[in-house]
Amino acid sequence: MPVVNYLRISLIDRCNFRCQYCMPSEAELAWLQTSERLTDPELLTLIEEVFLPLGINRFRLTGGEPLLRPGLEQLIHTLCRLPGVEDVALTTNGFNLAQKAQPLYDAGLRRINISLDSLDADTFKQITGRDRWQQVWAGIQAAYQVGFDPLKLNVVVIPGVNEGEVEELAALTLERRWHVRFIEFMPIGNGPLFDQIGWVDSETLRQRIRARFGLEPGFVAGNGPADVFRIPGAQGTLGFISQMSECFCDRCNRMRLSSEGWLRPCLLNESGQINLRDPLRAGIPIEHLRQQVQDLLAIKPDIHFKGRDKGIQGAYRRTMSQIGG
Ligand SMILES: Nc1nc2c(ncn2[C@@H]2O[C@H](COP(=O)(O)OP(=O)(O)OP(=O)(O)O)[C@@H](O)[C@H]2O)c(=O)[nH]1
Ligand SMILES: C[S@@+](CC[C@H](N)C(=O)[O-])C[C@H]1O[C@@H](n2cnc3c(N)ncnc32)[C@H](O)[C@@H]1O
Ligand code: SF4
Ligand code: SF4
Repeated sequence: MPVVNYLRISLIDRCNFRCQYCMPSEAELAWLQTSERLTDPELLTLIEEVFLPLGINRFRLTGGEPLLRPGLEQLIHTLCRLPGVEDVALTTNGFNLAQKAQPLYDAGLRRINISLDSLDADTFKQITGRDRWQQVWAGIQAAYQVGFDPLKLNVVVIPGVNEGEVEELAALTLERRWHVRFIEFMPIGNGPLFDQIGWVDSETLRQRIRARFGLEPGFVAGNGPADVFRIPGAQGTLGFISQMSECFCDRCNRMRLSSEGWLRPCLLNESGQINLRDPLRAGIPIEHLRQQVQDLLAIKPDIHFKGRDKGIQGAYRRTMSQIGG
């Protein structure tokens, strides 16, 4: 198994979008109180004294919508300068990014992944529950101009909704150094929709793109599970995140920390989660927490998607937005 060196941190469970595959508008969600969230000092203590000493030195800030977290720029500023931190990146829905791109860059952030499921404003609204395509598009342009590199665009491919746009979305990489990634819809966030419409496998998408533009192996910096390709001559790359059709658990290098301090060894299996916030607040020695996390790392290879039936009973207790994707 690969070394686990990547932590995805959900900074906040709330979101200003209601994507149908993640947090559908009809879902009843109980939001965390601010006091339940890890504070910046608590988070930084865990990073400095638990995760970095265990070799986890790559961090992705996500949510919910991380741009909604108060004081985000200051947190990034401090995180980026902690000795031993190798990489800090952010995943966002892009709303407000037009205003926030420069301050985030100035704080030290260099890598950003932005969700963009459609180039059509009506389809975008249908998927996200919000009429905000223009703002997100402006946010992407702002991030590009400010200099984020690599700049990745995440597309969850939804059968019958945006799957027809795959070639058009792929073509964004031709003239711009944007990296478009197609994500197979996963059975978490909106299980009933998943059961109803299913998912489109990455190989089908690759065949379509290959037939239209050609496709060759590509490379872009990242810590995640995407298989990277490139249209010959294109500025950017195409990534395929294929959990459903290919299963990349044997190269899993990551864990997840929720905003209220639950550490989770697998996105799609709820086994083995440990709470770090309560012992931290109770003054339990940090060495004890570090040992707990080390013990969890030792059993993590046995906790994966293929074994998820042992780890969930029916539905997931935490949603994709609470876990951070
Ligand atoms: N099943 C599964 N999905 C993952 C995993 N890591 C990331 N994803 C999914 O991949 C999609 C894109 O994730 P991003 O937040 O953009 O981050 P990433 O691809 O890990 O990041 P980089 O490669 O470092 O740019 C999201 O839908 C995630 O849920 C994983 O370990 N397992
Ligand atoms: C949970 S979101 C959080 C960050 C931010 N709000 C955003 O949308 O980019 C992180 C990633 O998870 C993806 N995601 C959410 N639900 C998903 C699902 N059911 N299947 C596949 N990807 C999903 C989103 O598209 C996004 O790329
Ligand atoms: S995918 Fe991101 S933007 Fe969409 S509802 Fe989930 S957390 Fe919000
Ligand atoms: S499903 Fe779980 S074990 Fe598999 S790659 Fe994702 S987080 Fe890792």
